[in-house]
Amino acid sequence: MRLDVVTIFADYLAPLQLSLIGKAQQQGLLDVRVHDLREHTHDRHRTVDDTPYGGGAGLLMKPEPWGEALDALLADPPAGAREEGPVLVVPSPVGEVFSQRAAVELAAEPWLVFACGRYEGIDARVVEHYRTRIRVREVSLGDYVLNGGEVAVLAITEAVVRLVPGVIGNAASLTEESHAPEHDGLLEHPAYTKPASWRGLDVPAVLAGGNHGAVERWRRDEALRRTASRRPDVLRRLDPARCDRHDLAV
Ligand SMILES: N#Cc1c(-c2ccc3ccn(Cc4ccc(CN5CCOCC5)cc4)c3c2)n[nH]c1N
Repeated sequence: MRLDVVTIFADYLAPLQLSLIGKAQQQGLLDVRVHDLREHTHDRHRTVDDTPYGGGAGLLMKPEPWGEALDALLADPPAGAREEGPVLVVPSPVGEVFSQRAAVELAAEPWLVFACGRYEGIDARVVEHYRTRIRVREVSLGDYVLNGGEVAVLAITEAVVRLVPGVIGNAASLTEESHAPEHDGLLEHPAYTKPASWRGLDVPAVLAGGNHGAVERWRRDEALRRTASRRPDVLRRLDPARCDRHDLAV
């Protein structure tokens, strides 16, 4: 998988060289390239922003540097890129709320391009223009306001890359975690490790009893209970036939 990130704050993306994602690059599973938007300005001050038409607070990012930066990437597609080009992922407060389903969809792509906005966002014509050429997804991390797209790119990249085959050693764990489609999107059950008793708190006996069927039932019940309590919206999406605990159905 190739990831291109365009930003004015390249240092924000340094964590992509660490840990899981850094290792995936060393293994050749991932090729991450960070590009400075200011390389696509031509004035003395390397200007990327300007005041909004119609007035309003703050500054917007000018379309020209974005057009030059994104055109340069599209002109040099990586080996294995799809005919239809990359998915352009644009973090934005007004985007679709990012989800595990979106992570699974993006993990199936050979090439992602991330546009990290700053200030009050990017001139709307950039997304409008590129929607006519490639697939564009405006994505939000959630209902709170950040100062730019870089933090979102770090989160989205981690959620996507961990799903790429070979990146996570134990692929089985991917199907048992919260929000996994194989897990009906439920929240994960509580998990415990040794010691069996800690500060007067004991691990549920069923988990040490050796009865795998009982363990699986307990884990499913706890996942349903936790989801009903903390994320009733997720439970509502669950097919009633798969909601084994009708006392929890919402
Ligand atoms: N992903 C994600 C995000 C972001 C995010 C993502 C990308 C950028 C690029 C710039 N910013 C700052 C910014 C702040 C406020 C606003 C809204 N104002 C615009 C002018 O009119 C008033 C309203 C826009 C832009 C960004 C924020 N925030 N929250 C998420 N979950």
